This record gives sequence, C-alpha cells and structure tokens, in this order.
Amino acid sequence: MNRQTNEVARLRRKCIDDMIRYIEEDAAAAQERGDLLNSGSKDGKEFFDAMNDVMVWAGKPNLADFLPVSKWLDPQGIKRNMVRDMGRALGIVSNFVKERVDELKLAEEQETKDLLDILLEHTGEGKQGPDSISNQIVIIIILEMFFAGSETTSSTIEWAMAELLRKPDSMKKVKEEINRVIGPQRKVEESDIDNLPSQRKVEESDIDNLPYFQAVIKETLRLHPVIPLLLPRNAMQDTDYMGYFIPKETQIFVNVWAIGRDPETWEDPLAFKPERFLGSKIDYKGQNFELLPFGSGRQICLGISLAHKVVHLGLATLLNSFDWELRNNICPETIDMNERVGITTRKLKPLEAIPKKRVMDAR
Ligand code: HEM
Repeated sequence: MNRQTNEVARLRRKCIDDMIRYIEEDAAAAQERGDLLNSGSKDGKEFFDAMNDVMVWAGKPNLADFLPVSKWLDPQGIKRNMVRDMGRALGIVSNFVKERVDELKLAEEQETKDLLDILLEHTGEGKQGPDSISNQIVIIIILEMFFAGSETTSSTIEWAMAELLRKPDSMKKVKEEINRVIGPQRKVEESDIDNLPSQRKVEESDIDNLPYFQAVIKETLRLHPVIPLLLPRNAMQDTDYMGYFIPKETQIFVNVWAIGRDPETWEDPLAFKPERFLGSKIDYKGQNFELLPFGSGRQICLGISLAHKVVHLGLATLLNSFDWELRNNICPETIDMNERVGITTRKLKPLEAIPKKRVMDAR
C-alpha cells in the first residue's frame, strides 16, 4: 500500500501545484470583485455540497433505528434525503469515470496508473472471470474513496489553518520552521515530511526537520478528529467489557473527540498547544489510544499513509506559498470555531482567510 502510494507522488504534486494555481487565479479575480475566493469549478462545488449533505444525514439520529416498525414511514425523511443527495454525488462521479474511460480509449500506454485506471482494467460483467467488476461497482468504489479521502483531508487542513490563525504565536513558529527548512525558493516536497525515496536527495531525515509542523498536525487531529465517533461497530456476541455488559448486536461508537479532550489525559485539554507533542512519542497511527483520529486495529483508516502525506504537503505548501490574513472585521479571538454536526465534523462556518502571495526572499 505504501509503495503504491509513493508511486503516484507525481500525481499528488500536480494536484498541489494546481491548487496553488487556482488560489492565485481565484485570489486575483476575487480581489477585482472585492470578495473572497470562489472556486470556479461547478462540479467541484456541487460534489462538495452533496457530500456535506450526505455526511449530515448519515450523522442524524434516526427514529426508525429505535422504532423499526416506523422504518417504512421514514418519519424524519432521512432515507429520502440521503437517496437524493447520494444520487447527486453518484451522478458527478459517474461523469468523472466516463470521462476517464473516453480518455483511455484515446491514450497510448500510460506511465503511471492511478486507482481508477487499475479498476477499469478489471471491468466486465463477470463473464471474463471472478475478478472482473461491474462499471457500477467501480463508480461506487471511487465515490467511497472521494467521500473517505476528500472532506477528511480538506477539513483537517481547514481546522489547522483556523487554529494557526487564532494563535499567531504558533503561526509564526511554524512559518519560521518551514522557511528555515524549505524556504520560499522551492516547493515543499513529500520528502520534506517523510523519509521517502524522492526525486531529490534528502540530507537528513526531514521528518525531524519539521517537528513543530508535525506537532501542529497532531494537535489539530487531537482537537478536531474529523470522524469524531469513528465508524460504528456492532457487538458480534454478548460481551463483558471492563465491567460493562454489552449485549450482542449493540451498535457501538468510540468517541475519539472526547478522548482527545479528556482532562485526565491531556493538560489544558482545550488549548491548542502543538508544543505538547514536541519530544513526545505519541502518534496517531493507532498505537496510542489517547490519540485515535484514524481509529485503530483492523478497521483503521485505509488511507492513513495517503492522508499523512496529503495533509502535510497541502498545509505546508499553503503556508509556504502565501501569507494568510483575516478579513478586517475578524480578529483571531472572533474566528468561529463551531462544528457542523454530522458523521464528520466540518467547520460550521467555512474559514475565510485572504491569501497574500509571498514575495521571494532575495537571498
Ligand atoms: C485526515 C484525513 C483522514 C482522517 C482523519 C481519516 C479518518 C478515518 C477514520 C476515523 C476511519 C474509521 C476508522 C475506524 O472506524 O476505526 C476511516 C476509514 C476509512 N478511511 Fe480515512 N481518514 C482520512 C483520510 C483518508 C484518505 C485520504 C483515504 C483514501 C482515499 C481514506 C480512506 C478510508 C477508507 C476507505 C476507510 C474505511 C475503512 C474500513 O471501513 O475498513 N481516508 N478514516
């Protein structure tokens, strides 16, 4: 999995470069209009909105779960709304898959294949062999990957940026560190974050070169785990757990949001203090039960290594490419940090910050 994730580093680089280009173009246009960024991608926005709605329906307590006889009535309209919004998202993903199928018909031999290319190599209606999958399944797998991988990473970056803007001291420290290690003259590479075999030589283990930045991400995931109750589990049998009796078929949620804010584990738990992770061995890879934003064990996030790269590369690039400022009427203390409740926790009010292109140092 790690090897395959590394092989498509070039694609991630391109996505990050595109993101910076879009921000620059959007920022210039927004300045002329006198407002903030407004992404030009209609499909992107439509998908983002549909996904948001699906996450809200998925996280709503459903009366029908407690009163199964009322299931067919769908008393709160949750199923109805879910089917509608899932349909919107599926429509966009179907078009995306169709575009790729058309591109592949015209393409020569590909150098690098992504997940969709590989899935498409195995499409068929089952006649070709047991390992062939239908087009509909391909669309559903891609939809699931988009759902699992996009809002989680973008929200984590948004929360981190909001926390840094609320705490100018931490912002200053992280920028100084990134500036010292990377500097505005060159792009942030994945090798700056991890010890990867990379396009350029890594002089030392770069992960050690950005300890404060690493700590910022950990602290963000402690306070804002984007899947706060993980995915639900079902007790397969009657279980006695630490003196609690859990009957078979009980649906169980693990509240990692509360674990990350537990005053018995964390000093000053509600404060954003990346320093707490400096020199600490606590990590989010599922071994330290006080910090479980990706879950743990067999059901741990399938995309953890990809998420690790994308979140670090994305945020470091945003910080290295721009200086971020708040609007005139907002100061660090008044940034709205309320959460939108759903199966994922997104910011209730999207963060509004103005990117100012960094001027290259004349070194
Ligand atoms: C900051 C980013 C991310 C966070 C915080 C995150 C967190 C999680 C969590 C908490 C779970 C449930 C684990 C459990 O219930 O124990 C999960 C599942 C999953 N994640 Fe992630 N995730 C992130 C990014 C990604 C990415 C980039 C992908 C890949 C596209 C991905 C793919 C998945 C999949 C497929 C599952 C379902 C695994 C299963 O049910 O077996 N995630 N993630």
